[in-house]
Amino acid sequence: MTVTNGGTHLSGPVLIVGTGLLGTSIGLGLRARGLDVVLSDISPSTQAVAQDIGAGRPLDPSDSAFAPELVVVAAPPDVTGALVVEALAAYPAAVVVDIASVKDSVLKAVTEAADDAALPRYVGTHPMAGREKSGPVAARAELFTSMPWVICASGQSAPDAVRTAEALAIDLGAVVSRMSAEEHDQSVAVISHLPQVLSSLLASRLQDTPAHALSLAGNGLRDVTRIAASDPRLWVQILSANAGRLVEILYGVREDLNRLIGTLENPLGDGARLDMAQLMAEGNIGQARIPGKHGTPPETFARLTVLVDDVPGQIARLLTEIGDTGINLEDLRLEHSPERQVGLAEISVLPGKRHELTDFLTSRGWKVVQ
Ligand SMILES: NC(=O)C1=CN([C@@H]2O[C@H](COP(=O)(O)OP(=O)(O)OC[C@H]3O[C@@H](n4cnc5c(N)ncnc54)[C@H](O)[C@@H]3O)[C@@H](O)[C@H]2O)C=CC1
Ligand SMILES: O=C(O)C(=O)Cc1ccc(O)cc1
Repeated sequence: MTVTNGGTHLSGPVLIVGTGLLGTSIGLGLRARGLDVVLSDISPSTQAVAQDIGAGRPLDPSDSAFAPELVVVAAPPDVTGALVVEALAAYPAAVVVDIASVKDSVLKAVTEAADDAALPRYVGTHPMAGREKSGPVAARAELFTSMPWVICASGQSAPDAVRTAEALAIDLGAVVSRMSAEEHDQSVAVISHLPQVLSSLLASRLQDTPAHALSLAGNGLRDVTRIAASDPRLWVQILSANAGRLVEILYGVREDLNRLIGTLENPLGDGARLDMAQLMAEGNIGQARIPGKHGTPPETFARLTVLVDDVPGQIARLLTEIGDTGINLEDLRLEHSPERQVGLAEISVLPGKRHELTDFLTSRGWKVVQ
């Protein structure tokens, strides 16, 4: 490990065990920083794809001198504890981290099965970045840029090991957040596991929806169902590992749902409209508390939506013209309807720049719709 510009950085080699979406994304990000990355996956073809994508070189099991600085276990949660224990024993000089979505169950599995003397070298972590897709083909080197990365040092983790775990997050452009495994699992129950369950419940209602109704779907439905496309194998493991914490939250949701059903059964009754207004207002308050991507307060940026003809080169032209104004593009989101010959580019800029950019784009012939 080296120290540069006051920050701690990895020097490698880094061994990644599990080369799916997350493992390959980590490999790509570290390779882009010039680190020596070594890959291992139980599935030889998955490992080969990760290598071909450029995430690292294969582990050579016959190389007994191989001594990684860091081992990153990026396998499914239910095998993570055992793989951490294996890595602590196989690489006695290495720091071993895992990135599983649940932390308490993994910490317990490691603490029970690992040699006590090895525990200072283990640090549980969780990058709060991912996708609704699995496997190395969906991997992105930039997945972690500006996203939170939770470091759950246990009472036994050595300070040097914690610094190495944080260096991994920092080298990949993430923002380090420190908390206990218990506090992490409580937090993700509401900010990650509840949204997944509600998104899946909602999307499951669409199974029998007629195609003509679905063809009317707008951004609202897409926003709340994107993660319903997530991998069931992964989520069975996450939900079962954090069931106790999640179910406490779901009891509250059930109460709210029962109240709403009662209100809607008699929508013109006394107090019914106040109940509906309260539901919406409480949602407004919760939504406004979600921070921006860089940890900035919400509502920092103003948005405008531009209609873009669905032909090659239009987005590139739009971005070049925005660049010409010198106005910084804070965020960009593209919506595309296969049935309409037009796309929507949702652009975020500093609020003070919104009118200037709208006027400029309109003068260049773009249709700004919001
Ligand atoms: N999918 C996501 O968005 C996020 C996932 N995570 C965590 O990252 C970890 C990996 O998830 P993904 O990359 O999404 O899954 P994935 O399914 O894309 O990749 C998992 C890989 O682990 C390999 N694997 C399974 N058992 C193994 C073993 N015994 N030894 C070596 N390799 C083994 C599989 O062959 C597969 O290639 C999970 O623990 C998950 O909770 C964390 C943040 C986000
Ligand atoms: O796709 C998304 O937006 C996600 O939030 C994915 C995700 C899945 C599992 C995690 O532990 C963390 C993030």
